[in-house]
Amino acid sequence: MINKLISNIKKTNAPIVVGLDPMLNYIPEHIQKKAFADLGETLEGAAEAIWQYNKGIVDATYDLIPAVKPQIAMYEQFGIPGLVAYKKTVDYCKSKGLVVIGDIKRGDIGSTSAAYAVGHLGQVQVGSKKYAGFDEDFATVNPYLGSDGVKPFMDVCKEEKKGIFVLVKTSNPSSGEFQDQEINGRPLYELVGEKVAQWGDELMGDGYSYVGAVVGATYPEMGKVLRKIMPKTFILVPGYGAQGGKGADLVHFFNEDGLGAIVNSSRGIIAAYKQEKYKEFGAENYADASRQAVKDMIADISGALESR
Ligand SMILES: O=c1ccn([C@@H]2O[C@H](COP(=O)(O)O)[C@@H](O)[C@H]2O)c(=O)[nH]1
Repeated sequence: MINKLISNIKKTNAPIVVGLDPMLNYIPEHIQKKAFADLGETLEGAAEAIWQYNKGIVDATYDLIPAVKPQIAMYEQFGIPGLVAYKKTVDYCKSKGLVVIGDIKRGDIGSTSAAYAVGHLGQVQVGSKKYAGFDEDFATVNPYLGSDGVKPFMDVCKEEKKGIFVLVKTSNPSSGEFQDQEINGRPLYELVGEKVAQWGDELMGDGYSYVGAVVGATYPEMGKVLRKIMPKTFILVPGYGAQGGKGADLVHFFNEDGLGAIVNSSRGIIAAYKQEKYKEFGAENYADASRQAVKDMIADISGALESR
């Protein structure tokens, strides 16, 4: 799947991911009204609104982008109907040729991680049959429980040719509370980065590993160091746009081949029509505003990479 991600990035010339993180208050009134008229002000109604909203954004942007990253929390808040909308979104994006990164941030003791890995990336055995669960292409993994929490994901990735992005240095303001703590003079995120590079050696695609890393756009200096520690690791970079990251901050997350990183923006794209800059599109044309925001993001990142 890392090879498909790279091939999609080359095809679109766009090292970006659209984060599908729908919140009800981003969803234009006309979509909510229709969904509630059909299904009531229920969890099912909310899930239908989310699904229609996502579909509009995907239809308007899929030809420009290599990948999407649905954030499962945004769907889980609506219970089972929300998870149905998550699955519909995953399947629809795949049918459009997009790589789907499930932002699920799982990781547990080995046996539980194995179940998460099967549920999201693998196939579950039921009697003599096997069934795929959510069936994303990549999943995000929390490494805090150590190797036995990550290895089950790697085993499934090996079997299914899928991939993971392991949290190394997260974009949030308090990520340093634990991640920057020094052990023998080295910050924890560097030690995790080294481990990710080692894990990645076991699961190589053509040039890059199936084991990727998450490093926040909001910490560009740390990104530069981690790029060197993990030369063959693809880095998923959240924190662009709504969290303050800009193209100019991101050049060191990429390798000299122009690859090695993929930058996520969620609110900055899916709720673009709410920004002053894209206000002229209006709520009815929210998806066109998202398309323009995608073009602007690509230009910002490509411009920064070209002038480095
Ligand atoms: O370090 C991390 C890891 C994951 N995220 C996720 O990315 C998106 C960011 O959303 P924006 O609206 O573009 O800020 C969201 O799903 C986070 O859970 C992250 O931000 N930082």
